[in-house]
Amino acid sequence: MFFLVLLTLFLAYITWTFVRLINNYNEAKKIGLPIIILPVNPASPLWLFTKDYLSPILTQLPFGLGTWAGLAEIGWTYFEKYSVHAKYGDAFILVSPGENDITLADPAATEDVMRRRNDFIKNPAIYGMLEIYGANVDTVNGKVWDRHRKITTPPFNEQNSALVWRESAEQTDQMLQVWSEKSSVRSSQPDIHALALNVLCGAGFGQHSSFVDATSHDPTKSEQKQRLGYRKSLQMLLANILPLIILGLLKGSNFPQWLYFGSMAKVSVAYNEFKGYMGEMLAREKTAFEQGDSMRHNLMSALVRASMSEQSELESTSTEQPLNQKGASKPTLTSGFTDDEVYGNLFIFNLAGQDTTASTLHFAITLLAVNPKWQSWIAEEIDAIRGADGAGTLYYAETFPKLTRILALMYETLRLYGPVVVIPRYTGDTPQRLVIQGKERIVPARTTVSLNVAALNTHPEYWGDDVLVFRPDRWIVSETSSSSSNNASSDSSVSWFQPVPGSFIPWSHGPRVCPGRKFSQVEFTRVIFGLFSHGTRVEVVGQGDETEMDARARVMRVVNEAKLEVTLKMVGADRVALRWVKKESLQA
Ligand code: HEM
Repeated sequence: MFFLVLLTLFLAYITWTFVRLINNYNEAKKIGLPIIILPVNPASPLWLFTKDYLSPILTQLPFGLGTWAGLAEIGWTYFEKYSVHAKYGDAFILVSPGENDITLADPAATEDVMRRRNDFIKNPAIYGMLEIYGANVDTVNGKVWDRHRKITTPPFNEQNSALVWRESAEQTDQMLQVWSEKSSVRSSQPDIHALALNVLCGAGFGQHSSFVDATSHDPTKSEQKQRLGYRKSLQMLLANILPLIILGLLKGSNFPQWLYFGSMAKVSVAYNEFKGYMGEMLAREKTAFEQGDSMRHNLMSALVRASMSEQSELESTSTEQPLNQKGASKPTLTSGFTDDEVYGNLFIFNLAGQDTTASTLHFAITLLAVNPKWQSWIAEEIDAIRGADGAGTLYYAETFPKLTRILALMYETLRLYGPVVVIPRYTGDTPQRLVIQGKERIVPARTTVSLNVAALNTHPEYWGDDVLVFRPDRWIVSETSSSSSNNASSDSSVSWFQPVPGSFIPWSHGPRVCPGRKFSQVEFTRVIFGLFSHGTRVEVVGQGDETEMDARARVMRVVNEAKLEVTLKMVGADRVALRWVKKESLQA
């Protein structure tokens, strides 16, 4: 009997899947783009749980019958890069029993989708999962997004960039000190992530931590305990994003807390603890605002100020605001943030800002170790800038704009190994017109439009024949120098390579462009600047009797095997050992 019920359920599921596939196929045909059929829904839990076993078998099937499996893999766009588009064109439709997905590597159409934020929205079913502490600028659409964006933009200002610069400088010096004392460093990945977390704690929340010991600056014991808990709880949350998302869903469905066990229980403790810290900080910031203190420039202070200013502004122009018991105006859809929205946004800054910047730095450092010639190239710039700064102050405002080669290094790392390999948009309930490859198409309702970042970044038409070659100098068309014979003078002016609009979108583009772009650029450039100063260089440590070339080729295999774990990351990164050395002859 049980077996019969099971068989009936299975047959019903297969029939339903098949009917969905046929319907989606018929819908897709009307759009008039090439179609690739995936017989499974890549987002279905059944596929997600079985794919690691099934995919290797499917890809071995004769006549290419299972080649679709590669496109049902999470992060497939990174592995395939432009290759699938080379076969099917700059736009094709992935038809599955889930929802149809138009995959774009057409820069003009990409640009248009990014510009039309109300026509091509963020799918609430997907982005809603990121509302871990509350709605935030990353997850909402329409008028609610207008309000979130208006309040979350002011904190990313020049004073905050200066803070990022100082925090990054200090963290880098400490990290390099630790690395230089070792004959071989296998912990680059966790170390760089720790550095990025500390920068976010400092420039994001005004919570300063030392690279070596997060408690070393705490003056009192009670504060010490709180700070350690603060950083560690945040670290635990960021290292467990998937359990955290599940936790968020369980909390939303009022699942009893005492039923959590294992890692879920630990994440739940960190979740509650971190919320407590944010609550305390929020209360302090509100008091500071009321006392007219506007001297702190970390993201939290600035966000609370922006939110409360919005509320005050609204209160002074409206007499019809509802009042809570204390007589203060409750935020409405058109005014500042609720406390949960403050928490939601602060947490998303951490979530969106840590992994992305840290992974980019990690890839860049590893690529530099494999390519010493690019180390010399950036060091030329670093030495010139240090040489010209007699006082050694190296202030953000004067130094950052001169670090053009390091910025070019960042762009090139993002082009080939950027943390975001696809940006999904969704038509929601309304069909949309969209010009794709010069022809207007109707994109039906409930269709995903995937902006294939990895394919756009490796499109041969826009990047040339050496599209897969890591070449940071492709970004600088010419350098002119006013005070030095070498091209990396501290006073050089640079003419940048201008990518075709829509072909290079590592931080997205248009109204929903990443607000943390400058934050990440300042952090990246200051870390690289600090690491490669005074003749310091990094090399790959070989294994056994491996030659230098073999060791580099091995490291490149690890780099290229990177996987999407929320963002793109090197897997088994401790297989790569690096050595930091000071070349006496190069010390400046
Ligand atoms: C190399 C580093 C970074 C990269 C490559 C990057 C990339 C991106 C991309 C591609 C998006 C658009 C996502 C989408 O539309 O689905 C985005 C959005 C966002 N990023 Fe970043 N990001 C970086 C660093 C940061 C930092 C440091 C922060 C904050 C401290 C941050 C905060 C955000 C936020 C809040 C959004 C949502 C914006 C909105 O939807 O209006 N990011 N980022």
